[in-house]
Amino acid sequence: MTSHGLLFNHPAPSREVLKIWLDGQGIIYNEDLEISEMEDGDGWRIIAKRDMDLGELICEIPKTSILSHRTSSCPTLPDLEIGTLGGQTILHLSLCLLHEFRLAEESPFYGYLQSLPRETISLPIFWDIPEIGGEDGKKAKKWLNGTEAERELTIRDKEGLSLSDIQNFYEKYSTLLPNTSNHNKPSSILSYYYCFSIISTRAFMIDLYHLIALCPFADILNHNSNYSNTSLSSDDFVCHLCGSLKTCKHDFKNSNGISFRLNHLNKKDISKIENDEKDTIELKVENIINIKKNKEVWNSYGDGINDGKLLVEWGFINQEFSGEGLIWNFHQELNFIYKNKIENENEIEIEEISKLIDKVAQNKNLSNFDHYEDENERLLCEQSKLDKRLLNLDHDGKISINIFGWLWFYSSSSSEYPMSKNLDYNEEENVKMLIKAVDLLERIWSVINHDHQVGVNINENNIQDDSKHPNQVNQLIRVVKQVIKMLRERLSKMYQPEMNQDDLFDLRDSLDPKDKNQYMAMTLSINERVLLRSTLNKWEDVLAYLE
Ligand SMILES: C[S@@+](CC[C@H](N)C(=O)[O-])C[C@H]1O[C@@H](n2cnc3c(N)ncnc32)[C@H](O)[C@@H]1O
Repeated sequence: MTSHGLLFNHPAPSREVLKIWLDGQGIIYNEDLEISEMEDGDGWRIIAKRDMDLGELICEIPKTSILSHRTSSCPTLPDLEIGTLGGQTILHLSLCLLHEFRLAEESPFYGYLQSLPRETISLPIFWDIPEIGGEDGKKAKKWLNGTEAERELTIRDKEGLSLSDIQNFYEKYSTLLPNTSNHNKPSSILSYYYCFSIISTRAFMIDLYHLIALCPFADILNHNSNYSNTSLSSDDFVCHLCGSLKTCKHDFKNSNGISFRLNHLNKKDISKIENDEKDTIELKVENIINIKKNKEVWNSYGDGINDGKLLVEWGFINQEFSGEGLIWNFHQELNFIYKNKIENENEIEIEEISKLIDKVAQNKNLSNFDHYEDENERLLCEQSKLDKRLLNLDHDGKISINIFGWLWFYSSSSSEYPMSKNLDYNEEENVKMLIKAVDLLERIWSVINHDHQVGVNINENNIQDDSKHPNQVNQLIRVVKQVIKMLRERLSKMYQPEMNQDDLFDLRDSLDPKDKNQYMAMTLSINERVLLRSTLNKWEDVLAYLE
């Protein structure tokens, strides 16, 4: 029996019951797609029964059959600001889902609800709850220390999704859920945790009216970072008061009587919307790589999701090494540089230094990889395409130009703060010096990497100390030392940082197969250590060369 007590004594999830419900709701899905067991037997997936073509429909779901706070019969909650995205939206929909589960067969969503996983998905936030995480969860939690998953958990805390946020929300609103024929008193917090885990792992962002929602059938698709075949598309420019996509009574209209919401569309699309009977969510084949007979059809839960985020939000890792690698919190690092004094004036300075770094990052010579034998053998990577300001170490062991740039300007400032006005030279000169430093660094690494007999002549690379630019080489040494310190600090925050790689792998591989949380947490931690240590080795080699 599950610890949450929902759908207690109900038959196991049935694909047949689900299909009858989907048909009854007018949900269309491609008949050549099959719902099948996952390879490890832990859940479902979608398999193609034949090769598929670009643009083919996977499924089409009327918005009336998605489960959102608008379509659920959960009573309106006082003091809840509907319309704000973020933590509250997830907590609210989790409560709506609980209400539907408490209704069981009396819920219009029953045919769908019965198909959902019956156990709470073991998300790290619940690993300390004995009924969910058990001994395994308790031990696994420690392995998240210093990892990307720990950073993601902090982000969720800031979004209002900490364990105490979840508990406080439930304490405040649980008594407002009406009794049902199956549940004549409020359900335990464990039932709310269960619903939260379903929403975290399955809800999609829909539009300004529904916000997030469960989308039956679409939510059976598993995630693949590198070979996703589809993604959800929903017209989100609906009326936020009634959800209408076509022009409605709440709208301001143009001279043709069409809502300004539709202004960005061409005539053909507007006419289609205005004449269409139903508003739907669609998933189509967008990428045919690997979408062949008997192969799984993959969704993408988002761009650049790394294992830390997958674990925290979806409860699994896939070791595809996508995303931006290891990330350092921008403001936390700047707090360190600015000695916990980020004030308005410093914010302006931060912007100025960021712009200097942008100029260096955009320099054509530096992004001309012909210079440095092989792109993958560089020490620095370009700015992230998803977030230009990101401080990260990519999966190939390259540190972002932003980190190097910040440390360079930090070490060049002779005064207390590394503010741009305190830098020794004018803007153009500062940019030039950083470009030269980056160039020298990459050349030195290229020499070390290829074990070239001929060394790099520091003077030939125009970074020699001269009367105009004293101490440039020393400055480079200081930056390299800072990078080493930063990598060592990150390693030292991990659980049992002194353990060597082989022992860690042995320990992980000797785990009992049921200790799935420890397995995932250790794998994440080991992968991050391997990356940090190999990067550290490279920078230590550079330091040895320079000294
Ligand atoms: C939207 S559901 C997908 C359907 C799910 N497999 C099921 O049985 O209902 C998301 C959940 O599926 C699982 N999942 C998704 N992609 C996965 C993958 N690449 N590897 C392992 N599990 C995955 C995770 O448990 C995740 O929380």
